[in-house]
Amino acid sequence: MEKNTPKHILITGGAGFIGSHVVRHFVNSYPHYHIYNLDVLTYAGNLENLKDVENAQNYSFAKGDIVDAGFTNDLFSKAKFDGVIHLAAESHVDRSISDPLSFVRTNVFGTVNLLNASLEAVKENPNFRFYHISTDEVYGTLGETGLFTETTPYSPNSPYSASKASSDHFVRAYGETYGLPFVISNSSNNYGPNHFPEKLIPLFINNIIQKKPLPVYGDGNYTRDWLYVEDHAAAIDLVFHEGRDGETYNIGGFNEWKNIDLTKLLCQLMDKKLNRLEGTSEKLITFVKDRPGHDLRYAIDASKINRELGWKPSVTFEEGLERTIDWYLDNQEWLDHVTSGDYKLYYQKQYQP
Ligand SMILES: Cc1cn([C@H]2C[C@H](O)[C@@H](COP(=O)(O)OP(=O)(O)O[C@H]3O[C@H](CO)[C@@H](O)[C@H](O)[C@H]3O)O2)c(=O)[nH]c1=O
Repeated sequence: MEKNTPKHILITGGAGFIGSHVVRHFVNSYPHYHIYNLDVLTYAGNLENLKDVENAQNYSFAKGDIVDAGFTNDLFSKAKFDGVIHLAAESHVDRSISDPLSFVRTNVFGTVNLLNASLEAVKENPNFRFYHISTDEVYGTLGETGLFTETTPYSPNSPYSASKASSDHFVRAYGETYGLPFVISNSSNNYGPNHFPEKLIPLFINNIIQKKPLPVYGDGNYTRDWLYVEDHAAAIDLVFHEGRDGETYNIGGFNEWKNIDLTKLLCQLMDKKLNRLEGTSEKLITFVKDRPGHDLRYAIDASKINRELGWKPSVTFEEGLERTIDWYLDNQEWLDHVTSGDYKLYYQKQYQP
């Protein structure tokens, strides 16, 4: 999709963690585009994430649910979108284990609604493009070695990853059956500012600040590949504009960490930041009951996006963690806000130290 002419772009889930970074990136990089952020503002969506762009001329927010076909069809018929970048999703694996249906509802049903609305958009604009933002979890788990490539067979293990695999399949099926122009990308674990503190990195930063236990699942020997969220936003820009139709691109950080090693690193960095004695935060580590169906290892071969589109991560883990920790220390109000309400109820149920 060429970049020079004005466009109307819909970003779904733009008030969430990755979504808000993508909205900011597009609003700032493309002043001649109009960026519409559609978000239903669940517990994980927060317009405070977008304070710096909320008054931009080329930005609008619409509160609404992608599951509501009447609402999405109406939005599409009014705005005449040139493209959709679809990030709206329930994303937390643990929540999917206790409430799988809400993941089917948003991630599958919601995606299919958007696909239906997009078919109407293509009739008026053959250059329309649907971009589905997905996850490496669709591939299931790796052993100690190997990497996920774009041709790794899907083998999702959690209700969350099953719902994302299903939505990927629907997107591809709409391409095959109805000729919908699409691209998909599957990314590894993101981290950075505005990450809701139910995921490992922000939860543990928050708990260290508050001297609360750090609940490491099982023996902690699970491996994830971490990517700074702004690098992901830059990759999404490239895939949206330059990715080949009907293709999938894997996006990863080439940055594997075992959970226990990452937890210890966070403890050391935070002790320094908070002027605590070395070893203070490590005492908070608590091994707890494992996540059912816990995938051992995710690691991405991101060579296709590098080869075809020239993308590679630019923020080192050291730099990214420093920025992330500083952001949480400077934004206690944000933390207090997002950890009230639903968060408190959820965590009282899950983790009794
Ligand atoms: C929240 C939490 C997590 N963990 C473990 C489970 C995982 O092995 C690892 C990271 O967990 P999470 O932060 O929940 O992320 P994970 O399950 O890997 O999934 C993330 O990364 C995926 C991409 O790989 C995204 O598609 C998901 O939306 C995102 O939530 O840390 C703990 O040991 N203790 C915890 O309290």
